Amino acid sequence: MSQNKTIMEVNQELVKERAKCNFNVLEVTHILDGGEKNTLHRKKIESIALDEGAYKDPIPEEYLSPKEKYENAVRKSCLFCKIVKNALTEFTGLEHFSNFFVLRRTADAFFKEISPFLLHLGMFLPTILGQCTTEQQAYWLPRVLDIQIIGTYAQTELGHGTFIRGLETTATYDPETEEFVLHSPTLTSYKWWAGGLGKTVNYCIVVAQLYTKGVCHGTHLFIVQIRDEETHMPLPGIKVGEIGAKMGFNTADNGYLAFDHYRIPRQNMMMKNAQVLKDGTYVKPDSHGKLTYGTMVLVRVILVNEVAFNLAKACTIATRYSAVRRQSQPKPNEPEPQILDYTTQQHKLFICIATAHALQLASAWLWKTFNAVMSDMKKGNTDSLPELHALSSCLKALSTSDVTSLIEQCRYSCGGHGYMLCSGLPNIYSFVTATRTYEGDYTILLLQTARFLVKAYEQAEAGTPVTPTVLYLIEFVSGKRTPWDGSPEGIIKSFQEIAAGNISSCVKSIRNRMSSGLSFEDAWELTTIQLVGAAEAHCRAVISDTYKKEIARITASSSTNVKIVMEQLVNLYLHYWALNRTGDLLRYSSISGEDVANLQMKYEELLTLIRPNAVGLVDAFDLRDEILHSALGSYDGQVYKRLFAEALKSPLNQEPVNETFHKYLKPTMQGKL
Ligand SMILES: CCCCCCCCCC/C=C\CCCCCCCCCC(=O)SCCNC(=O)CCNC(=O)[C@H](O)C(C)(C)COP(=O)(O)OP(=O)(O)OC[C@H]1O[C@@H](n2cnc3c(N)ncnc32)[C@H](O)[C@@H]1OP(=O)(O)O
Ligand SMILES: Cc1cc2nc3c(=O)[nH]c(=O)nc-3n(C[C@H](O)[C@H](O)[C@H](O)COP(=O)(O)OP(=O)(O)OC[C@H]3O[C@@H](n4cnc5c(N)ncnc54)[C@H](O)[C@@H]3O)c2cc1C
Repeated sequence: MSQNKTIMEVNQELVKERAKCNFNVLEVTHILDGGEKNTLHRKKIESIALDEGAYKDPIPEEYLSPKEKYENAVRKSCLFCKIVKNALTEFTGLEHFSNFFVLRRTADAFFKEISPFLLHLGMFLPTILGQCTTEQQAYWLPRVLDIQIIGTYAQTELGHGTFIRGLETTATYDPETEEFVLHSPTLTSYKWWAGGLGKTVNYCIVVAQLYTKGVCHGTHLFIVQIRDEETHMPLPGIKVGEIGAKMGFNTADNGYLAFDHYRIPRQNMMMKNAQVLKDGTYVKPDSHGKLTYGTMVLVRVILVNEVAFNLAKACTIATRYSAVRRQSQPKPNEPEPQILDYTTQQHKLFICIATAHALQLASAWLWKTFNAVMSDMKKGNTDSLPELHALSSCLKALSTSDVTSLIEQCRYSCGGHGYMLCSGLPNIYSFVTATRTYEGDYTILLLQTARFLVKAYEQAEAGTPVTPTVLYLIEFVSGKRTPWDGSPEGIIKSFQEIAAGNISSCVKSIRNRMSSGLSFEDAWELTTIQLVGAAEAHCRAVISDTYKKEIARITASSSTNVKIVMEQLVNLYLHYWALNRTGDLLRYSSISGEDVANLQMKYEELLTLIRPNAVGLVDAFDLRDEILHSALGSYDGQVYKRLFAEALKSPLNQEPVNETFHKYLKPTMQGKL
């Protein structure tokens, strides 16, 4: 197991917990990494990046000014890039993107908040891969991979983020010079939010309304140089800066950008799909019209993995702490129990472990689906894109929303110490809560999935084939129902019935509203609360089904105890969400009040069964202390020593008396102020 560089004796509470664990921890680590080979690869990269201690800060980041924090993050980004460059140059196509998950994880040792380079690797590079022609890639990719230029993705504007068709930045083609003229006609058209734009990047991808021969062809993507490569000064016609202090992401220099009739060569339009010829003729993409939204789909897929990883961090911290922390005296004359022994604490934490597994596996499955759809699209077949869009939208929305709540739950479970920055939890939370908004807000994405579900329902009603993730609708419209039996398979079936029932209610509401005279748009709008609920229910059914199937598949050859504990977690996930949705179950399945009581009993039994393996389960995430940044969650469990060591680092503790005593306190106390 990975150890901290600051080696302390392991707390006896954790020694006992690890002795209690009845399964092979390394075997579960291999499962989570997707195989032993991947574990070794990950550990190798972590070793290269971390063993020399280059991630360390001379002064703890939290005590730096905003400017110093940013400068330190840039310094470390360059250092990190240098260290992992070999790993980066192996990366030549999307099929090697898994390397990036490892890099992303390792980068957390360097950045308690976020690297200003995140968008370079997270969006600039993928967009070049996904939206450029082969010739354009040959020009741009080497410069991007070698970090000879640094880029970001500037889509959102001050006035519009969600509604991409409403973006105002224009790119007007001038056939005389074979250039596009970029312009920001209003304040609301200023690009806003792009990570790294404020001070770091010299290039960016700009999303703008394309005009040629006097006709607007909608939003397209352009690669734009915004700063001089030598001096880093903004180029003439460019207004660029940082947007100011935020709830988190404060080392990411999110920026604004405006153009004053700024010219770029024709070749800088990303032309894999649509093209503008030299004479200004617009050549439409011959496939799906939303291909320019491709990077967003990719990043939504990636984000499911991203939040699963962050939840693994949070519950590792909270579970180890809960094994060390003792509180209260429920039985007289007995020692205070570990807080992990309280059933309510197990209720807060074990769902986090199960959810981290569920989302990790759902993300691996979604990644495979994404690659399959991309390979179909290379052959010109875009039939499966709507399902991928619906799936990536709801999985991104639900995973980021669930994980945001669960990370906050981890913080609550650590009491007062969880509120300390040195617990690591506030930084994890402020990072993850943003994922619910960016790359498509929660509500917006669930409504996108709902569009797909309503159409699928109508197809099922009409007897036309539906895509794999909504096959359950066929049984529902034929009136077939499965009696409640409380088995894991039965619970998943009932989640599908809840989803189908909700979709059916939405369709009825829309039809009723339309038959009373409303337009489709108005009927849809009035039904959106139900539509969001339906998309959420569909997504819960998809995650549950995938989680159960993937665990069964992956653990088919595992040792018995690994199989048992993995199944317990799957069952815990299913029971947790069934109990959370008893209203829906009573409405749409044949469950009885007595069945609900049995579900509750079974859930509580599962908590008791998982309890002895709790620390082993979080150890299996194999998160190095450097990545956790937590006084509460380090492998050695020396919580109190580490909390005290962190307190001593406070600048206020560097002098016995602060000057405010003489300036203000003393005069006030002596009535002289
Ligand atoms: C030192 C280095 C250290 C660094 C670490 C190293 C490793 C890094 C590795 C990477 C790791 C992590 C990366 C992740 C972090 C990235 C950080 C990102 C930061 C944030 C970036 C952003 O936020 S960018 C901006 C994102 N913006 C949005 O998402 C906007 C949301 N809005 C929309 O998506 C759309 O506008 C809309 C869907 C809401 C509506 O669009 P529109 O109005 O145009 O469409 P319609 O509603 O009319 O629909 C028409 C039909 O089209 C379908 N549709 C819509 N979208 C899509 C799509 N994307 N694909 C396919 N189809 C689509 C829609 O459903 C309609 O269909 P029909 O119903 O059939 O008509
Ligand atoms: C930390 C962070 C980093 C970011 N990085 C980038 C970046 O690098 N590049 C970039 O281009 N952008 C970036 N963004 C912007 C981000 O993509 C947008 O903020 C996001 O897409 C939401 O859009 P919005 O801010 O316009 O919200 P709005 O669309 O204004 O949403 C506000 C509220 O209105 C609701 N709403 C809006 N439309 C509808 C509707 N049709 N039906 C029902 N409800 C609706 C939403 O659900 C939400 O509750 C970043 C944002 C953050 C927070």
